[in-house]
Amino acid sequence: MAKKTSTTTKTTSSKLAQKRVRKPAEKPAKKSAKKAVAVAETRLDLAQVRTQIDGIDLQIQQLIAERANWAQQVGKAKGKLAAAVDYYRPEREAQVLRRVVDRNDGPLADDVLVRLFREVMSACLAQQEPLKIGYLGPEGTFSQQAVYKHFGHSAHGLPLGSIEEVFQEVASGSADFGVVPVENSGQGTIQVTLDLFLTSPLRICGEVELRVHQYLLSRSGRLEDVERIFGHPQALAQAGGWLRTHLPGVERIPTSSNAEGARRARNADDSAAIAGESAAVVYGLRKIAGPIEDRSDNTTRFLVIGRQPFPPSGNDRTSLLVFIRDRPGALYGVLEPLARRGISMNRIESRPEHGHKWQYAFFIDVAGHCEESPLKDALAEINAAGDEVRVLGSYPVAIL
Ligand SMILES: O=C(O)C(=O)C[C@]1(C(=O)O)C=C[C@@H](O)C=C1
Repeated sequence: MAKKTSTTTKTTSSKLAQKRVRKPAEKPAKKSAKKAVAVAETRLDLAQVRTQIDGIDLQIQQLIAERANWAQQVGKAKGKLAAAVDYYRPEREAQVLRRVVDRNDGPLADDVLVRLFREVMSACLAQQEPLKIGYLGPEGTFSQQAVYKHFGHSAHGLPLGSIEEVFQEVASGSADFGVVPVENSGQGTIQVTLDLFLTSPLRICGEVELRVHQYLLSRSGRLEDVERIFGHPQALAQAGGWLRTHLPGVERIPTSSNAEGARRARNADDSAAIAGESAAVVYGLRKIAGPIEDRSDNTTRFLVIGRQPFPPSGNDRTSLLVFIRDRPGALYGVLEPLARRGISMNRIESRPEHGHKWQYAFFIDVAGHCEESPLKDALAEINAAGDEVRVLGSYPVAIL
């Protein structure tokens, strides 16, 4: 749990906390914990506790309604905007969620509270009109999970056939935003995504980190039936060690997404798929084994792509695309102005430039927002030196 700041001004939620009834007996010493819980349980009358919960639910509901009304006022304060997408403010949402984490004193974990507040904001925003978010479908992919993690379930997810299609639908305005995978903690970069940025005018306006658990799924649920395994190349690689140990020599068939693999695996008992739990639910498959990813910290980072830039949130990251002329110290010339200003760089990746043999474009992620010093000054200096630096986007650092 994050460190608490006791300086926060009294908020509606802390007032709500003050109204709460006395908590059940304070935590007793470890040894007698079980006994004390049993005593507390017998002392408390269930009906009384439920009456307290009912009262709190009433207050929560009234406050949510009040909040939704204020969110409508915010909408009006923004004036008559062209479309729902214009009401979305990722920097404000990030600030709200950071404050939620800052205030949290338990017992619920930070990520649980963040999830609840995201849903509240998602519902408040959807009062204007739900956002349409493109992602690599079909339903049940990790990309879909990332969409709902970032935008909440009031957003409308649009499953699309490829990452390229996600870029196209956002660029054409058919989708308000898109969510695309960019890197995995174990397997590295998703190169197709980076390459699409080389020619796309779209902006990065957010990032989402998703813990990824892979499962071996099939219609029968029996390991001994499996003769072929469908899965996205990334998923097959993430579970490579497990597959070599438990299913050596079994045919592996790459698919465009994990969910597509799950969809194909439901047709025969001797087929299995590697996919997430949500794909098992969507395609009616049983779990044979899992989680089976080789790395326990298996996490995928997604980028949110949109058509416009957003203002600073107070804790931002900027993704840059740098085209470097072929001369000695060229890359140093880009990195030095950043380093001199103490700007930390947490990622650099090179990709071949389209149409320029042996020329490379560098994708660089740095701390800060392009409209704020010191990054703003560093970018001005790099541009003045003649290298082409394109800001792909400045966006709030992922919140849990
Ligand atoms: O503060 C705003 O600008 C709002 O529109 C309100 C609100 C919210 O519910 O807090 C809703 C949607 C925006 O994306 C950000 C915040």
